[in-house]
Amino acid sequence: MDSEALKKYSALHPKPAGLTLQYGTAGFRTKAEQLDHVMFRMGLLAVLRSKAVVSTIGIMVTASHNPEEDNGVKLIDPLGEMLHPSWEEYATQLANAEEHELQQTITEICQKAAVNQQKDASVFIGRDTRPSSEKLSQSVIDGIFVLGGQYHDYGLVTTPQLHYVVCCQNTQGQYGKATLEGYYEKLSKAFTELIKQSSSSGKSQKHLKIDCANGIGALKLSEMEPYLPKEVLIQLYNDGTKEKLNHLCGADFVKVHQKPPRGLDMKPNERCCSFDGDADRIVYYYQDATGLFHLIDGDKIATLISIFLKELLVKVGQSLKMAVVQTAYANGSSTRYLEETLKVPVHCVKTGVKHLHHKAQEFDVGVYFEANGHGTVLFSKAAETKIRHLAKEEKDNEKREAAKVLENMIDLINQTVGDAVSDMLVIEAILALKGLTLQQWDAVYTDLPNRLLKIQVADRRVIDTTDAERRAVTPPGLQEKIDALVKKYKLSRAFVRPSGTEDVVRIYAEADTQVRA
Ligand SMILES: CC(=O)N[C@H]1[C@@H](OP(=O)(O)O)O[C@H](CO)[C@@H](O)[C@@H]1O
Ligand SMILES: [Mg+2]
Repeated sequence: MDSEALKKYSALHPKPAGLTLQYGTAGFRTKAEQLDHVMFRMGLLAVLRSKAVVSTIGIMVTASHNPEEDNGVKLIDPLGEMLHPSWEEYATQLANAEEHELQQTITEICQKAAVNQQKDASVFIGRDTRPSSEKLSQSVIDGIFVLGGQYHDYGLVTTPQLHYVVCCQNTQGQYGKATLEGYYEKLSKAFTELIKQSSSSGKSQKHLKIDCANGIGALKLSEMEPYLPKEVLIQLYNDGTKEKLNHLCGADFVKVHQKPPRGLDMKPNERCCSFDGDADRIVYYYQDATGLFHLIDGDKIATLISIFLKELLVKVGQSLKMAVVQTAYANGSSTRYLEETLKVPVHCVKTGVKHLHHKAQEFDVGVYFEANGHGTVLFSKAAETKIRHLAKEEKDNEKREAAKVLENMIDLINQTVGDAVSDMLVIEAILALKGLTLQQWDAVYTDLPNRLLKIQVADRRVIDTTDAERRAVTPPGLQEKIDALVKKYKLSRAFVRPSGTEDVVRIYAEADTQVRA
């Protein structure tokens, strides 16, 4: 480590006095103007992480669905997963070290994490369309450069695209080519193969209106369009040319407010969906003939995918273990439908994609979604090998065809992380193959009326939870009071937990009617 260079460069990215930040559920996230030093230091950390695991590490500059003035950064581990929890603490230490402590902090991290500083380092960088992102990603590059790391700047990409290329790079191309072209080719090939088998339904069924949240999704979908079959008729709205990122639009806005985004003119029964600002979340929706808005959220997406995969797994006749992973925010009706009607085991884990991803890895086929629309499907290596073998060798026609569909699903789904583009193509393929309308999909079960609110308190950490955040253990007496209220209503459920991304406490309740919720 060249201490003079480190001093010189870190002085170019000074830490504002008194500012402490934490690597939270989704990395660092705050006002963009407070993040320059964090970016530089995450460049440093990415180099250390790369040396520690002797692989390429990803670093994404984005604040997802948060306001345009915000920004953030998260690190991506070798197989495209979120940064390992044991390193979140190092990230926090490095971000908060005073300038004169920086070198010492690096040395300490290297000792604690057994980083061999002689190893080479390689980092892939990506960023979203925020006005602040380009300059901030330059600060990341300064950090990488100072510690002698190699880097490749992918520039403007969706978060899931960066996860994808990192995984491709570290699997020597087994997961695909580590380029955007490779991503477009892999997904569109699988999608084209899938919809070949669908009987052509009416033209109106093919139209899909997409609210791109004025973010990166618009750019990348336009880039992808030439790769997609002609039958796909997508219309992009909120493409970022006129309005502000995430302002009154995008997946988070639609989910939280349960209403259509601004800037998308919706006719009765038209199929519409919204991405979030970095295109890792998606929700669908429509307006019925009476003008009523219907949201089809992550729970319904998980259900549709589970119905489809379960049918195929039954057809191929292999004993592959499938499960769905949800959080406490999953609508009770979805859990009941999955367990009682579809007979698929459901597991509830703590909020945050890393928890869902981790749990889903335990199964041959692990479907996970947060209610807000972030999710994907993981296939175990063994399941994938079996399916690919059957797709090639199986003599029984029906079994072989089912295996082929599964094989294409494996290729279409971005298994590294939830991906709005990939999820959208998965959903469009399933609707086409099953000949389902959005309304039929919506009718699979009826959501229990619910309410999700947030409230600011003096110190949200006084609330501690257990049972996948569904029960409060502190402060004393709180849970008993919730229980007493919940007992009064039918099909009711309620919980409180401190947010991991905002200084608020979230309150969720559902019951048989909206008023009771
Ligand atoms: C209720 C809710 O939507 N919570 C979100 C939110 O987490 P909180 O810990 O609730 O602030 O942000 C996370 C990161 O984007 C996301 O994974 C999660 O689903
Ligand atoms: Mg996002």
